[in-house]
Amino acid sequence: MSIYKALTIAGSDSGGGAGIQADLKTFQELGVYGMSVITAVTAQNTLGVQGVYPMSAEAIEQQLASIGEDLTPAALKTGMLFSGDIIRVVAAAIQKYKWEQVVVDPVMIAKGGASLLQQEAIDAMIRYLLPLADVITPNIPEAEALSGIAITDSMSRQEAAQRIHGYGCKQVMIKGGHEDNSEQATDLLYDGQSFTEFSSRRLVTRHTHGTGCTFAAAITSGLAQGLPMKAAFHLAKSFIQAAIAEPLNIGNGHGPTNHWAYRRGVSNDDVRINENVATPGAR
Ligand SMILES: Nc1ncnc2c1ncn2[C@@H]1O[C@H](COP(=O)(O)OP(=O)(O)O)[C@@H](O)[C@H]1O
Ligand SMILES: Cc1ncc(COP(=O)(O)O)c(N)n1
Repeated sequence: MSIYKALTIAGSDSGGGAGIQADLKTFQELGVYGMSVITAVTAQNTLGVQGVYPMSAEAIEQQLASIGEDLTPAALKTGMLFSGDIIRVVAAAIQKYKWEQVVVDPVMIAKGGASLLQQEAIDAMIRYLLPLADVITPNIPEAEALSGIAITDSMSRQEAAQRIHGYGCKQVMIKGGHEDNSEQATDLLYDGQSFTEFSSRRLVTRHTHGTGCTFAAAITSGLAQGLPMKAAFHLAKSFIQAAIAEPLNIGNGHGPTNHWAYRRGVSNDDVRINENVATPGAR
């Protein structure tokens, strides 16, 4: 039996819905052995973020070395990286150990508004990490911050994807969870040549804490198992749709998604793929 190994480099969410906890649960649900490098500890629950405690660059470097010198991940994802220093240490390890299948979830702000990435770190992310990324998965505000383009319609979203692709990552997936006025939750993929949309029915719920982390971890799981990129996106979209569709209803605020719903077969037949989408004038 092959053991597929995946690594998450991210922050801890004490409430268990996002960050390292969401990633490891997703890896396990999808049959992948999960490993973790913790960049920061957050005190967090469904009501918000009560504290952020970054690890030292040395502690992160040592965790990366422990993995690099013994265990080779077939795919990895990054989540909350917090500072430019941490980004540089992570980028150096990816190069040193020649890790492949790199999924960058450019976590910037928690849904409650707390900052999980310092402003100066955006430049470091563009400079050091994006050229190493096989795919980056920004939500709409993150894509705006990275591209400097206000996303108001499908054309501006395509332009933002092209701008971000220009920083050197192989593929860009701009997620549509924040597009509240649409009946669809549509994620846009740009691979440098064409645009593909992955759409599902938008579910009306406030329990979306950790959706982005879970989605990127599911992509990483698919890549770790050798799926081609588009198949990994399809898997991840089905996984997150099921996880949102059957919320756990725990906590008094924005609750977590249900990581075991996909395995139970909840609503995972709902994803539509629209290839070669192009808005005239965008390219
Ligand atoms: N209400 C929803 N219904 C269905 N899918 C959603 C909903 N909210 C988010 N998603 C999906 O969850 C994934 C994460 O998206 P998003 O919430 O934009 O990320 P983030 O957590 O980084 O802000 C995407 O695939 C998105 O389409
Ligand atoms: C440690 C940590 N990492 C990431 C997120 C973002 O979560 P979301 O997926 O809801 O944007 C978070 N709230 N906490």
